[in-house]
Amino acid sequence: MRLAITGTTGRVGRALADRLSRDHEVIELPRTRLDLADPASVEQLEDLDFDLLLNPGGLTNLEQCEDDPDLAWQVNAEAPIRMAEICRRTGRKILHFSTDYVFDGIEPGRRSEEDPPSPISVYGRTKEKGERGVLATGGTVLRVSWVFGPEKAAFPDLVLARALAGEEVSAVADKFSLPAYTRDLGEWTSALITKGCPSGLFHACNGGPVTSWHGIAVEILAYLKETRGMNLPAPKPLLLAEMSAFRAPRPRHTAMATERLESLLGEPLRDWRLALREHLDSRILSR
Ligand SMILES: NC(=O)C1=CN([C@@H]2O[C@H](COP(=O)(O)OP(=O)(O)OC[C@H]3O[C@@H](n4cnc5c(N)ncnc54)[C@H](OP(=O)(O)O)[C@@H]3O)[C@@H](O)[C@H]2O)C=CC1
Ligand SMILES: Cc1cn([C@H]2C[C@H](O)[C@@H](COP(=O)(O)OP(=O)(O)O[C@H]3O[C@@H](C)C(=O)[C@@H](O)[C@H]3O)O2)c(=O)[nH]c1=O
Repeated sequence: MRLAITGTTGRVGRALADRLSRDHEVIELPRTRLDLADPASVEQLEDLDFDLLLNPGGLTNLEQCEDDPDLAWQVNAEAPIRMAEICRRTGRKILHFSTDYVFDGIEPGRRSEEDPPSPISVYGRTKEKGERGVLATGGTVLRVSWVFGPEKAAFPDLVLARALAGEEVSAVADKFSLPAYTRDLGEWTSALITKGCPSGLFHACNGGPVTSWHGIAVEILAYLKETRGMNLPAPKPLLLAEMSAFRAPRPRHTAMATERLESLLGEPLRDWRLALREHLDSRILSR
């Protein structure tokens, strides 16, 4: 199959291009080849030869989205809608990536694909608009959350670096979700494509217990104790309200239920703690 992938300089796009190029022909579409903020650039897709377009590209910095809502709207909402319409018109498929931040996060527990989105930030609202447009054309949407992997540093890498440098580790303890490991996401996406990339919405994050950023930090320190004998002080719990750098509102409870994807793939999505340990092993070995 010929796959076109946006956002290949990003965490998810890079992971998808690396994994999917093992079985498919991949056309990488970084910003320099396709500018999601420019409708004319997006229209060029009409003449590109591909079977399936994957769109992990997006404006992912929540504060930047609040500061420049027009840009966020263009990149996260208008561009995917335009791409989905091009795909429908020309008989190609689209697989778009969205977020757990489409939920308001008020109720504890896991959100299913049937739960209505109710975003509380510019980022969430623009992503929600984009996914709705893609779904309306018969496209596929994968909602992911708290993504980490070797392609680009994320929150777990920040914790690891601080711990190894002997610095105090602190993390938000009153905000809950489930992480998604890019290597697993690559496998799930590959399997989804093999199954014909069925239309509709799928939640895609690792399994295991719902956690907080603090819970992830605790797991990383436990790993360092077990594997390296490091006895570090317990991470300091923070409140979301204390994060002065977080100017955009962030939803508190957005863990996603993944039964729909699991039943399509025919297997459970592995526990995030196993995925995190695999990631930490590879980070430590590469230091
Ligand atoms: N990271 C996470 O924890 C989560 C991510 N998601 C969603 O998953 C998707 C992938 O996220 P992730 O890979 O982590 O994000 P990154 O921020 O790592 O990557 C975003 C990608 O989008 C590209 N991009 C941004 N603006 C434009 C533009 N105007 N034109 C073309 N390309 C552009 C970036 O290019 P450049 O390098 O040039 O800026 C980059 O390649 C996103 O849609 C995001 O909403 C959902 C939940 C959690
Ligand atoms: C959690 C946390 C983050 N940070 C820093 C790390 C990082 O530079 C910045 C923002 O953190 P995060 O990116 O992890 O948090 P956030 O911007 O909320 O991440 C989100 O990204 C978007 C794309 C999504 O869709 C969400 O699912 C989520 O993964 O804050 C801390 O300093 N301490 C902390 O306890």
